[in-house]
Amino acid sequence: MDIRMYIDGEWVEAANGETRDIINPLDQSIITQAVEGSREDAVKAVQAARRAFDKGTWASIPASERGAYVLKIAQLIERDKEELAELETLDTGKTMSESRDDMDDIAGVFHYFAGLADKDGGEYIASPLPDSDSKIVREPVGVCGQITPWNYPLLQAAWKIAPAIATGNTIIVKPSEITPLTTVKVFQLMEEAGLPAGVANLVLGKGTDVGAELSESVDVDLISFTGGIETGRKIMQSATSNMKKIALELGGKNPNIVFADADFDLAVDQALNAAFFHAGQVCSAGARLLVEESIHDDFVNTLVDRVKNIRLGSGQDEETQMGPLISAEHLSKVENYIEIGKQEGATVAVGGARPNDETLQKGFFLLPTIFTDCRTDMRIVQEEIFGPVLTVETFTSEEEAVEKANDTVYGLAGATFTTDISKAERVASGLRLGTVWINDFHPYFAQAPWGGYKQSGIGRELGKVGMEEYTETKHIFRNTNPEALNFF
Ligand SMILES: NC(=O)c1ccc[n+]([C@@H]2O[C@H](COP(=O)([O-])OP(=O)(O)OC[C@H]3O[C@@H](n4cnc5c(N)ncnc54)[C@H](O)[C@@H]3O)[C@@H](O)[C@H]2O)c1
Ligand SMILES: C[N+](C)(C)CC=O
Repeated sequence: MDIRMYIDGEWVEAANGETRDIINPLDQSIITQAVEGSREDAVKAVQAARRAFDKGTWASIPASERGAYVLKIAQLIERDKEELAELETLDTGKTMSESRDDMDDIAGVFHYFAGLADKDGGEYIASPLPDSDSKIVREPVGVCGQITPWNYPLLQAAWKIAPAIATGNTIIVKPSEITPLTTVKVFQLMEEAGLPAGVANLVLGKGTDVGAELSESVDVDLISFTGGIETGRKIMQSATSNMKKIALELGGKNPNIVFADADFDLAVDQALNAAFFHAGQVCSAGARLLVEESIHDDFVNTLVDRVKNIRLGSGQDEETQMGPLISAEHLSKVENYIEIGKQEGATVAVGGARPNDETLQKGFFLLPTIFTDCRTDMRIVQEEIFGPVLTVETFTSEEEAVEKANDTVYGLAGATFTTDISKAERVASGLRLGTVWINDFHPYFAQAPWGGYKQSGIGRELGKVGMEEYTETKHIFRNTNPEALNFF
C-alpha cells in the first residue's frame, strides 16, 4: 500500500524525502514504508486548509450537501469494510473481530454526523429589548488540527473527521506515526467521495514535529487531540499561541466496582472483558477492579482460572482472543510497571511475563496479568499502564467503593455491578467519570457523548455535543425600529 500524505487534494511525498518502516506487532516484519512528514509538510497542509476555509465555499454550501459527502464516505467505508479491518489488524495486532466492530462503529459515526449536518437551523430567542429580534447561530470554528493515537487509529480519527467536515470546517489529520494505514485508506475514500481540495488534509510524521506544528500554528483555530496525558499537557500549552480552542481526550484508570450482590458469572465475564479487551490498550479499560471483600477470594480465583485460558495469537486467526502489544517500546513500559507492582508489594496472581509459546516469540506479547494485594496509593493502581494488567482492591461499603474509585487524577469511565438498582444509581451519581456503565463495560456509540472528567480531558466527542465542539456560537441581534440615541 502506498502510504503518502494528502495535501490540497494531492498525494505527496515528504518535503525532506524521509520515510518510516511500519512494523507489524505480531512478528516485527515491515508491513510497508510510510512517508514521514515534518514541520514543513504540516505548514503546507495548514496553509491548504486555511485557504479552503477562508474561501468560504465549504462552510457556505448547504449543510445538507455537506451531510451528503459525509454519508457517501460512510457508504464507501461499508463497501471496503473488510479491507479496512485487515489493515487495522495488520497495523495494531488487534483481532479481526475487533477491527470489524471498529469499522461498523466508524461507518455508524459517519452516518450519524451525516444525519445531524442539516439539523441545526439556528434558534430565535425572546429578546428582552423592544423592537428587536435575537437569533443564535452556530458556525464552523475554522481550521482544525486533529491528532490521533495508535490503539484505535481509524475510530479515533472518525470521531473527529465526521463532525468537523459536517459542520463546515477544514481539517488537517495527523495519525499516530506507527499506525497510519487505515487513516490513509479513508483519505483515499474521501477523495473518491469528491471532497473539494483542501477541505481534508493528511500529514504523517512524528508528534514532536508534525503534531507540535499543528498545536503551535497560529493558523489553526482548533486542535482536537486523543492520546496520553503528558502529550495533552504539551498541546494545551502550545495552544496558547493563538488561544486556539482545544479538545483533549486523554487516558484513564477506570474503576470496575463489583458488589457482593452482583450476578457473579456476569461480573467475572465483564471484568475480564473490561481489563483484557485489545490487550488492555483501551483508554477506558477496566484496569482497576474494586471487589467487595466478602467475595474477593472466590472472584479472584475464578478470574485467574479464566485468564489462564485466554488465547494469545495473530489477530488474523479467528480463534485468537488477545493480540500483541503495539511495540517493543510499549511492551517494555508495561513490563516496567509489572516490576514496579512487585516492588510496591502487590502479588502477581497470574501472568506477569511474556508467553513461552514458540510461535509468539517475535511478537510483542505479554500474558494477561492480575495483581492482588493492591493498595490505592500504589503507582500500579494510580497510573495508566495501558496493557493487559489488572489490579484488585477491596472495599466493605458503598461509600468506600466510590471514594476509592474516585481516588485517581483520571475521570474517564467506569462501571458498577450489582443487582440493587438503587445502589447502582447512587454509585453512578457519586462517580466523577464521563461515562458510567451499570452491569456492563465498554459500550460506546455515536449518539452518546464521550470524554473525561478531571485530567482525562477537556470537551466531548460524539453525540450532539461532539458536533457542537466544532462550532462557534454567534448571537445576531437586529433592531427592527432603529432610532438615534442622542447620547453623545
Ligand atoms: N480518551 C479517549 O477517548 C482515548 C482514546 C484512545 C486513546 N486514548 C489515550 O491515548 C494514549 C495512547 O496513545 P498514544 O501512546 O498514541 O498517545 P501519545 O500521546 O503518545 O500520542 C498520541 C498522538 O499525539 C502525537 N504527539 C506526540 N507528541 C506530541 C506533541 N508534543 N505534540 C503534538 N502531538 C504529539 C503522536 O504522534 C500521536 O499521533 C493513552 O493514554 C490512551 O488512554 C484516549
Ligand atoms: C474511546 N475508545 C473506547 C473507543 C477507545 C479508547 O481507547
